[in-house]
Amino acid sequence: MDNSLIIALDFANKKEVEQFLQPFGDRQLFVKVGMELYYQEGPSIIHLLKEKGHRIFLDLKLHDIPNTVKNAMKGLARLDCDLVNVHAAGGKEMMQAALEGLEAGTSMGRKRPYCIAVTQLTSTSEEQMNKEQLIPVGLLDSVVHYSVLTKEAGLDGVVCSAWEAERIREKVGQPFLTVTPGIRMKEDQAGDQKRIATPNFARNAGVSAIVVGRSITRSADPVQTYQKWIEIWKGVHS
Ligand SMILES: O=c1ccn([C@@H]2O[C@H](COP(=O)(O)O)[C@@H](O)[C@H]2O)c(=O)[nH]1
Repeated sequence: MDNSLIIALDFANKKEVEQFLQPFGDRQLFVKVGMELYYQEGPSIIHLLKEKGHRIFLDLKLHDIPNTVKNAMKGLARLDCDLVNVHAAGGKEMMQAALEGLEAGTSMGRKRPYCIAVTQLTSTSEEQMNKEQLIPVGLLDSVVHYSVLTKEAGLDGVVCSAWEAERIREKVGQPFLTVTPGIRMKEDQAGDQKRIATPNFARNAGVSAIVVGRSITRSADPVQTYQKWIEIWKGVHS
């Protein structure tokens, strides 16, 4: 898991995914399947990506009552992804139920997928959080609070922005994954992301993995762009 660059496959369907992956040939990647793709294609997209040897983060951000999340996770465990997630806002009991479901659905002799919790979406600003969610603390405090709750529930880590990773490590300790979307090169558009950081910043902050979507998937030459990102992320060019 550590030091991975996860490509967000935010595509409308399997055909678009195949078109995107085709130029990568046999290269095995770490990819993320989110709501857009999974709600269209269902489990078959996971089977297809696994057949090609890709590692998979199934980013469905479960958030419901504990019993529902437990049973949903039991089913998702059978897909044998590497990483799944929930929203920490669902609470400790819900997160514990997610783990129970995952363990129940994981075949004998296999390792259950890592399970992490979204703290505050990287598209959320402090102002939005204060005014819309009525959470009257600083954004960093909220993210750290959710991280502690996630650790107490027994999960493996969190989704956060690179800006919060160091503070989370200080507070929660290790091992604890920090998976960070909202990663952009200086010249990239932020789009809907509010808490963005460069891959250099993320590496220096010691995050476990970065998630990169549009900067790679919408570039003119995704393979070349991916290669450039990998080199920067791994510190070949700082
Ligand atoms: O807080 C979060 C949680 C998940 N995401 C997901 O990551 C990618 C980011 O894509 P970009 O195109 O690089 O912005 C996307 O799939 C989100 O659903 C996130 O951005 N923030």
